Amino acid sequence: MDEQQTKVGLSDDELATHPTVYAADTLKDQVAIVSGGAGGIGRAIALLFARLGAHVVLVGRDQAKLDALAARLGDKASAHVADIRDPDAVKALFAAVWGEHGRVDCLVNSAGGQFPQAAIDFSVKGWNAVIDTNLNGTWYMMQAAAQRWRDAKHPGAIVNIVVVTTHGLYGIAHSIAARSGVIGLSRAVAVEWAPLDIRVNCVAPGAIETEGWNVYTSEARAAYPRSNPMMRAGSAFDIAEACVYLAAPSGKFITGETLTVDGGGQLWGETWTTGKPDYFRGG
Ligand SMILES: CCCCCCCCC/C=C/C(=O)SCCNC(=O)CCNC(=O)[C@H](O)C(C)(C)COP(=O)(O)OP(=O)(O)OC[C@H]1O[C@@H](n2cnc3c(N)ncnc32)[C@H](O)[C@@H]1OP(=O)(O)O
Ligand SMILES: NC(=O)C1=CN([C@@H]2O[C@H](COP(=O)(O)OP(=O)(O)OC[C@H]3O[C@@H](n4cnc5c(N)ncnc54)[C@H](OP(=O)(O)O)[C@@H]3O)[C@@H](O)[C@H]2O)C=CC1
Repeated sequence: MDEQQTKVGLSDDELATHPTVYAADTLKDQVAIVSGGAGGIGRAIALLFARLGAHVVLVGRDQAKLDALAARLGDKASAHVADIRDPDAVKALFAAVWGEHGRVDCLVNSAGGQFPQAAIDFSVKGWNAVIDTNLNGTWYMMQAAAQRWRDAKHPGAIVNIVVVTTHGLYGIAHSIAARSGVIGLSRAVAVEWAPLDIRVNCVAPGAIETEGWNVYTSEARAAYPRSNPMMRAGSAFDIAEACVYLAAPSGKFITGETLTVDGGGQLWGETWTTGKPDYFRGG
C-alpha cells in the first residue's frame, strides 16, 4: 500500500439506491452466502442480493466489518466469521447456515486478493498465501456447498469472482495461476455437478474501483481506468448485477461459463499492477 490511500468506489448509500434492471422479488426467500461479503465487490453483491429478496450470509475474517454491514441490512443479512483457507471453519460455516436457515440457494466466492510483485521475486510464503486464499479457499467453499446440496437434494448456484486471465495481468502472476485454476475447476465440476442441479460459473471483473485497490501504488491505480477501450473503471455494482444474472433463474441454462465484465479490457488495453517497465514503453 502507499501513503495515498483514499476511499474509492461507490458508497453503501450509492450502492443501495443504484438503479437496477432486476425485479424486486428476483431472489425472494433465497439464502445466499457471500464470502468477502464486506469487501468492496462483496458488499455490492450483498446489498443487491438483499434488495432483491435474499437473505445474505456475509463471510470474512473481520467481525466488526461484517457486523457493520449486517446491521445496515437488518434481517436481510447475518455475519459469520470464517477464514476460507481453513477447511474446518468452512464446514462449520455451512453447518451453522443450514442449521439456521434450512437452506442455501447460492454461494458467491468474492473473498480473495493478492499483492503486486514481480513473479521472479515471489517468496514461497507469498506464493502459498495467494494460492491458498484464491484457489484452495474457493475450493473448500465450493465443495462444502455442493456436499450440502447433494445431501439435501437441493439445487444450487455458485459464482466465483476471478480475474481476467486471458492476457496476464502483469505483477500478479500468482493470482493469475490461482484464478486460472478456479476457472478450470469450475468448468470441470460444472459437468460433474450438473446431475445434482448445481451450476458453477465465474465472473471475471476488469478494473473495478474498490478499496481493494489500496494494495497498489497510486501510479498503478491511476492507469487502471485506461486499461480498457471504455477508458474508465467499472463499479462494484456492475459485478453485482452480473452475479445476479448467473445466480438467478436468468442463468438457469448457464454453467461452466466465465462472464467477463471488463469494459473490453481483455480485447484492448494493458494493466501493469507493478508499473509499466521501461522496456515496454518503446522508443
Ligand atoms: C484485462 C483486464 C484489466 C483489469 C485491470 C484490473 C486491475 C486491478 C487488479 C486486481 C485488483 C484486485 O484484485 S483488488 C484487491 C482485492 N483485495 C486484495 O488484494 C487484498 C489484499 N491482499 C491480501 O490480503 C494479501 O495479498 C493475501 C496474500 C491475499 C492475503 O494473505 P495473508 O493475509 O496470509 O497475507 P500476509 O500475511 O499479509 O502475507 C503473507 C506473505 O505474502 C507475502 N506478501 C504479502 N504482501 C506482500 C507484498 N506487498 N510484497 C511482497 N510480498 C508480500 C509475504 O511473503 C508475506 O509473508 P511475510 O513476509 O512473512 O509477511
Ligand atoms: N477490484 C478489482 O478491480 C478487482 C477485484 N477482483 C477480485 O474480486 C474479489 C473481490 O475484490 P474486492 O472486493 O475489490 O477486494 P476487497 O479486498 O475489498 O475484498 C476482498 C474481501 O475478501 C475477504 N477475504 C480475504 N481473504 C479472506 C479469507 N482468507 N477468508 C475470508 N475472507 C477473506 C476480505 O475480508 P477480511 O480481510 O475482512 O477477511 C475482503 O473483504 C477478489 O477476489 C479480487 O481479487 C478481480 C479483478 C479486479
